[in-house]
Amino acid sequence: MEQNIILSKKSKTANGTVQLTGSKSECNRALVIEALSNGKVKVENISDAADTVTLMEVLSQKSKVKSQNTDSGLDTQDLRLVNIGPAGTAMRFLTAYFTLQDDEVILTGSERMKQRPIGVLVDALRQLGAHIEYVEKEGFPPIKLKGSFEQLTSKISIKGNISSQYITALLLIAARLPLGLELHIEGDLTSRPYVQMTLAMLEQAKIQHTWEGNVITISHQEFATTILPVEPDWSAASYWYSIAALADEAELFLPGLTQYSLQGDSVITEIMANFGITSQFKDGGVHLLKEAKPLSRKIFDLKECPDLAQTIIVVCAALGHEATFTGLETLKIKETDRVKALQNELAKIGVKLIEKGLLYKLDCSEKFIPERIFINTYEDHRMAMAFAPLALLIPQVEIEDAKVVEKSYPAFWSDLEKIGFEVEQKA
Ligand SMILES: O=C(O)C1=C[C@@H](OP(=O)(O)O)[C@@H](O)[C@H](O)C1
Ligand SMILES: C=C(OP(=O)(O)O)C(=O)O
Repeated sequence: MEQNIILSKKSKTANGTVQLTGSKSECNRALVIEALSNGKVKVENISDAADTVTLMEVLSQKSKVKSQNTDSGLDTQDLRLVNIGPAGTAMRFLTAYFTLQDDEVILTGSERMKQRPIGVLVDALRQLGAHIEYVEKEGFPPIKLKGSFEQLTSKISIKGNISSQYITALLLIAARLPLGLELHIEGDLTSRPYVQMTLAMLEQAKIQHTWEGNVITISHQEFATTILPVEPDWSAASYWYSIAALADEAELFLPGLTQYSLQGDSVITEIMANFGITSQFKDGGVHLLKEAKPLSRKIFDLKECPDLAQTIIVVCAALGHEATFTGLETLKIKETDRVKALQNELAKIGVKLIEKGLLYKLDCSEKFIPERIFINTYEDHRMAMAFAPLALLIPQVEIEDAKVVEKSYPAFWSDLEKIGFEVEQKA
C-alpha cells in the first residue's frame, strides 16, 4: 500500500553529517563488469539503491542457473523471466549483457519501463548479430533474447541523442565481444559524462579504448584482477545542496565525496555556488557552507546532468529565480515525463515552467508560499526528493508514496530526520 510522508521543519537551519549510499550509476556499471570478468573484478561499497539490488540479484541468479545446470549435467537452456521493475540502467545494461549469455531470457519491467524506448539499443545489438524479439510493442520492453550469439561485425552505429545508457550498455560488453567494437555515435551525444564514467571504470579494470571524433573503439581484451570502488552518490548529494540553498543557515558534511569524481552530477558544486553554497573538500568528504549571495546566473544547460534537473528547477522556483533551462529533451522518457510532472507540481506554488522549443523558462510572477502542499510523485524518486526541501519554506509538505525514494536513496527520509526535519508517516 502506498504511504505518504508529511514533512515539516521548525528551524530554518540545516546542520550535520549525512553518509550517502554508493552511486547507483557507478555501482550498476561495476556489477556488470564484475559479472563479465570471470571473477577477476570485485566491487567495493555496493549501493543500497533498489535498482542496484535488483541488478545484483539478476546477475547472481544468472550464475546460479548456470552452475546448477553444469552440476546436474543438463544442457537444456532455461527460459528465464527477468523483471527489473523501474530500473532503466539495469534494463539497458542487461539487454546487452544477456546478448552474450547462452540461455533464453525475457526481460521486462514496470508498466513505465514498457513505455521507455529500447529500440535504438536493440537495433545496435542486432547489427552485431544478436537475436532479440519484441514481446509486446515494437521498440519497447518486454524483449526476448534468444542466446546463441555469433558476432557478425565489430562496426556499428547508434544514435547518441536519446539515451547514453544504450552506448554504455554496448561499451560494457565490448571487450567480451570476439571481434571487439567500433561504435559510431550519430549526431549529438546526450549525458556525455555517463559515457566517460563507463570508459573510466573499464579502464580501472584495464580495458583500453580510443575515442576519436564520434568513434569509440574497444578491442577484444581480458579484464585485469582489480577492485572497483564505488563513490557515494552525487545525484543524492544534490538534495542536500538544495536543502542548504533553501535554509537560512547551513553547515553539512557529506563524507566520501571527492572533487575529481567520475560522476558528472558532481557539477552540482559549481551550479550551487551560484546559490551561495561553497563546497570544501577536506576531512575525506565535502563540507557545504552557505553564504548570502545575490542570484545572477540565468541560464542552466542540463544536457550533461539530466538527473539534477528537478533539483535545480525546484530550487530556482522556490527562490523565485526566473532562470531558463536547456538540455531537458531526455526528461520526457525517464521514470515519468519529468517536464510535465514539474509543471504540475510547480503550479501548486504558482510557478510556471514554460516550454519554448528547446528552452524552458520559469515564470515566478505569481509565486506564492502556501500553508501546506501535497506533492504527487509519479513513481519518480527524484520528484519526491527534489520537492522535499520545500519543507524549509512551507509549514507542511506531504509527499505521495514515500517508498519511491528507494530506487536510488532508501535512507532519504531517515537522513532528513537526522538533520532535524520532522518526518511523519501518514496512516
Ligand atoms: O548511465 C547512467 O547511469 C545514467 C544515465 C542517464 O540517463 P540518459 O543517458 O538516458 O540521460 C541518467 O539519467 C540515469 O539516471 C543514469
Ligand atoms: C533516470 C534515472 O534512472 P534510470 O534511467 O536508470 O531508471 C534516474 O535515476 O534519475
